[in-house]
Amino acid sequence: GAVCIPIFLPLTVLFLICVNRSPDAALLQWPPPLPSLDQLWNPTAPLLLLGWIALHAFLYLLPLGKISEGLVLRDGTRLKYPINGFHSLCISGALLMLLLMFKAPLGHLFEMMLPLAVCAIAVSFMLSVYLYLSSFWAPPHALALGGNTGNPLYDYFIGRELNPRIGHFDLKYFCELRPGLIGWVVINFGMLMQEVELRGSPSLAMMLVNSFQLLYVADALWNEEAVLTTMDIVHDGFGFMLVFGDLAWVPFTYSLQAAFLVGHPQTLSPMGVAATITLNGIGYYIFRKSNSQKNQFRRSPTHPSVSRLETIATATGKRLLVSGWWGLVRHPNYLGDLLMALAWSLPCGFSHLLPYFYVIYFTVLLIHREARDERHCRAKYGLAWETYCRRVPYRIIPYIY
Ligand SMILES: NC(=O)C1=CN([C@@H]2O[C@H](COP(=O)(O)OP(=O)(O)OC[C@H]3O[C@@H](n4cnc5c(N)ncnc54)[C@H](OP(=O)(O)O)[C@@H]3O)[C@@H](O)[C@H]2O)C=CC1
Ligand SMILES: CC(C)CCC[C@@H](C)[C@H]1CC=C2C3=C(CC[C@@]21C)[C@@]1(C)CC[C@H](O)C(C)(C)[C@@H]1CC3
Repeated sequence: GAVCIPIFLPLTVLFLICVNRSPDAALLQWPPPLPSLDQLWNPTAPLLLLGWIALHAFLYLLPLGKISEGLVLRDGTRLKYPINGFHSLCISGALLMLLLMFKAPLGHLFEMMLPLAVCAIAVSFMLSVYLYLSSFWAPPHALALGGNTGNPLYDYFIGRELNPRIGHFDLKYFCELRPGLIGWVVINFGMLMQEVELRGSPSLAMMLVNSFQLLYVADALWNEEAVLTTMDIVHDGFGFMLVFGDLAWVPFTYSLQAAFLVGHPQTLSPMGVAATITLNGIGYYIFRKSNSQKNQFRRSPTHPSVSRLETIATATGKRLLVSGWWGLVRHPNYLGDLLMALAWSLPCGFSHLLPYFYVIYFTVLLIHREARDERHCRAKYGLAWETYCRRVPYRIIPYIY
């Protein structure tokens, strides 16, 4: 896996962008639509990408918003993180509006997707090499438990160090929420502008996809503090998998629906629109409520909003929620996320598989993630986890899975 995935996944990103641009947009077409060299490379792309990352590094360092502490580390300390991602999103939005006023050709992002993705992949490889090498200077307690097998390829892929930093600048936290996630909605907006250039106005389908995904990204940044209790920040090392996921996979594959709509306009019925908005609303509600409930409970179990929920004690001293959202299924947040993922694909119609790539990939990712978390929790909580599983037998979908 550690050898094949770093080759296979970058090629998948490029392949998906190429298929999306081809008139058929068929995943299984033969021969596959291969790009020419000049489609892959554009000298503006590295400037745009590095400029974008530098802008977000600058915004990250601005003394805006509050400073929050992460969970307790193995050496008993807590790291400090700036909570100013939402400010960065708003400033990025304002800059985008300025560019629009100066008639910048934002629709050109459609043509630039391939060279930009090539550069993002190159940056991911280089940053992962830096992270791997610099981890040898980190003290043992700063290493991730899963990324220190001694096998260089595996450790490069999974990530040796848990919270690599340059001074106070936390590389994992920065990459997880800023350049890639905000880059995703900027690409979406570029697709909308390309539609305006081609057809005079944005379609309803394009506006739905843009609004749903903007809500998701804005929510992540508004609730930025909650990311400090997710598996990626708490357990996972920062290696190729996460670097590439954050910087290349998220912006260039999560924006496929908007890119698809540029070449494949859709007409939506009022009923279809209402159903899609409702589905996204329900998904978002479940996702937000369950994530906030767990985050609140982990940070302050005596808070009035969670203090009356039923819990079970574990040998570690931490308690597990067995009522509320976490009494419905063992991963209610995944359920909400999956419903939203489906709602993002529906505006693209049913003629192609490509816009459903995200739902399919995401289902596989969350099933794998759930199994990984289950192993973690079983090892950590032992009997208490068994009791929780008996009390809440379904993992993600009530009565089904
Ligand atoms: N859009 C995307 O590409 C992706 C989105 N996501 C989303 O990110 C969010 C975070 O997901 P993720 O980090 O995987 O996992 P979770 O936020 O679900 O965290 C799992 C952890 O929660 C704690 N926990 C589990 N059950 C309970 C319980 N009953 N009571 C109290 N605490 C419990 C355990 O940690 P402990 O006990 O140690 O606190 C467990 O390890 C999700 O909403 C997910 O959908 C995730 C991946 C990709
Ligand atoms: C390259 C692989 C196939 C997949 C790599 C996985 C990564 C893309 C995801 C791992 C966990 C993520 C999270 C989010 C984005 C995707 C990655 C990086 C997240 C920031 C999306 C917004 C949510 O609100 C969140 C809860 C903050 C997410 C946290 C996990």
